Amino acid sequence: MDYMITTEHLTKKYKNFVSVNNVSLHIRKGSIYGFLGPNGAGKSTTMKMLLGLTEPTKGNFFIDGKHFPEDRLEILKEIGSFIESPSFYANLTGRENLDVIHRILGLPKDSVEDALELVGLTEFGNRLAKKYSLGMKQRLGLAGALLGRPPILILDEPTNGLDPSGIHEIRDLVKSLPGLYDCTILISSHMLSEIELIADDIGILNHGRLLFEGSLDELRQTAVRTGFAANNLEDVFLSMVDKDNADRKQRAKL
Ligand SMILES: Nc1ncnc2c1ncn2[C@@H]1O[C@H](COP(=O)(O)OP(=O)(O)OP(=O)(O)O)[C@@H](O)[C@H]1O
Repeated sequence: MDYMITTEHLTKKYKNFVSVNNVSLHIRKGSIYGFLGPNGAGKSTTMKMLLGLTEPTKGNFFIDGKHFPEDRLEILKEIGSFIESPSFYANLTGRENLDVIHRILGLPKDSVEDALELVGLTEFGNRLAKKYSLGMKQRLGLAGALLGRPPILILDEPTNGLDPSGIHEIRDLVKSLPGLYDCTILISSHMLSEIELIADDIGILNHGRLLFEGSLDELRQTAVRTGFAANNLEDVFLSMVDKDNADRKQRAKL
């Protein structure tokens, strides 16, 4: 199998608290990998480790055949990211905001127009960022991640705070990206209903531990095996999380 990202026992501890616990991910080249888990599961922390924003306590990872930490800079050049709510210069236009990033990254001039076009913001490029709707701000954040068409995109809950039509809009956009250019996407969410519409593969995280990793079909098979309907994956996800929480409580009592 051709993997773009693999992690080996990736672990992050804050003092005595284990935020990410021995997580080994396998993200196929060209796939959309949905990283799913309730609030506080450790999704953002994992993504921040992949981006070199926080150091792993244990474990390591490979991205496009490059190993962290030796190849940190080479790895970063290949990733576009959207972590939490991106901030912009409110008094600059969308286009000017992207222009600032493209200069910092030393990308070709046409990368700004290309990114605006990819996210469907070309006609609003000259509007001040402070006048953008929330959905447009998320699109601008994605445009920032897409500058220079990086082969890997790491998107941390890009639909956070959006209304249903905004969620739909961003979901369609993310889903369309591998068709527009050759990229691999790691996207997090706490809603399976959202992830199952776009992801090829899914990793389910709870309290820092990976409870499931596999394709949507494999998750459907797990659903049937455990007595759920194959079309009711949200319940399978919630029951996996509930069972893990109950097991944790039991272990804590012993
Ligand atoms: N700098 C830090 N110091 C201490 N604990 C932290 C720190 N950063 C994160 N944590 C803790 O690690 C756990 C995982 O947090 P993380 O933000 O990775 O979860 P998440 O799955 O992204 O959640 P959400 O969906 O709410 O964003 C949480 O309990 C959080 O409080």
